[in-house]
Amino acid sequence: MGDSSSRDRKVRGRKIRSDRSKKKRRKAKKQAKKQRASNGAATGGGSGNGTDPSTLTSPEEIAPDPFVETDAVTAVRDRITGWLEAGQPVHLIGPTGCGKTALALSAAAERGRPVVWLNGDEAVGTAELVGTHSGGERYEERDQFVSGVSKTTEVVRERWVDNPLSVAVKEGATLVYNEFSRSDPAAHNVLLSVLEEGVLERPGKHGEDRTIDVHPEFRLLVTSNDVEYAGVHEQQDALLDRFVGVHVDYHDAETEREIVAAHVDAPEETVERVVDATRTLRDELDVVVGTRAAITAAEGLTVFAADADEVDDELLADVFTDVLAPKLAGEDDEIDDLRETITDAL
Ligand SMILES: Nc1ncnc2c1ncn2[C@@H]1O[C@H](COP(=O)(O)OP(=O)(O)OP(=O)(O)O)[C@@H](O)[C@H]1O
Repeated sequence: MGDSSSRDRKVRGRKIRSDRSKKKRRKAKKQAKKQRASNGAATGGGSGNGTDPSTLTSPEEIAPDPFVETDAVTAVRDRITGWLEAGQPVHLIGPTGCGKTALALSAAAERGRPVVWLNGDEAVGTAELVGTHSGGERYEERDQFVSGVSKTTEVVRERWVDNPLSVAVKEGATLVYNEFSRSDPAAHNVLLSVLEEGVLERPGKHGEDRTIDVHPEFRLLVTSNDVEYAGVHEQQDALLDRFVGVHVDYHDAETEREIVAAHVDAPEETVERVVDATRTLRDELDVVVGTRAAITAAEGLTVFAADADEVDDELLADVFTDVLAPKLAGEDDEIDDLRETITDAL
């Protein structure tokens, strides 16, 4: 393939069709919904000892849209909902971009219970899971014992904020804990008593407030990238022993084609070419080539190619090099090597 940087890449896109802008509006709406749900979870919402509605999301709101349900997808999703129904916490494990989050959100929505979302990372400790005191409310109490003598007492009332795990345990929600293996395992000690004794300990709370009985409808669904899961943090055996594991891989070609077509308004032949190229590169390259890469590549081709017969190997190589380049450190020869490998593979 020639050096495409010298090749002036004409933007040969078709007229932007109105339904694409409809898709874009829907996607923006969905992103905003998801952001609201995860913002609520991240801040732990909670006003006083109550439950901040922004932490809890309705099943309708959390359901992924679009969500393609081929037999293969429905079979995995029903395995997840089945284990949740049986009262078992589920650990969904699979490679980056294979569809874990979409499956987890679909299973959580299917349950019909409120949903709480939490993203795992290094910063997630016990407090981020359970809750914290967030500042105090100061007010003055004034007593007038005798005329002319008054006593003022300043009272500070600690304000407790319930975080995602407390909210989900209290409300009987489905807690979807995404990339949970990125969090420090010590943060997960509180999960042991939740799963075993049905009691949540809230360090920092005192007296009878210290523990909450777990609502019978509470369920826990966690996801991990299989590679990261092995590498980032070793989760305690005692915890993993309480989960059932559902291992997923990339969907079959027909499902991936339907998924790309559900996200991108592109000709059928273009979707086919993109998914075939994605699956070839997935086997050939060291970097991860997930379903998201196929969606992004298809979106690019709706701009760079007027129609399917303009999608040649050179353009495919250009597009996939751009889509996959962010996964490389970025030294020049790395990108050239990537482009060459892609060209040879296609
Ligand atoms: N069944 C499906 N229907 C529609 N879109 C899907 C489906 N499964 C996956 N997708 C889409 O494919 C892309 C990757 O899916 P998802 O984000 O769920 O993967 P993931 O395994 O959670 O990725 P990561 O490991 O990066 O978190 C997303 O754009 C998602 O919307």
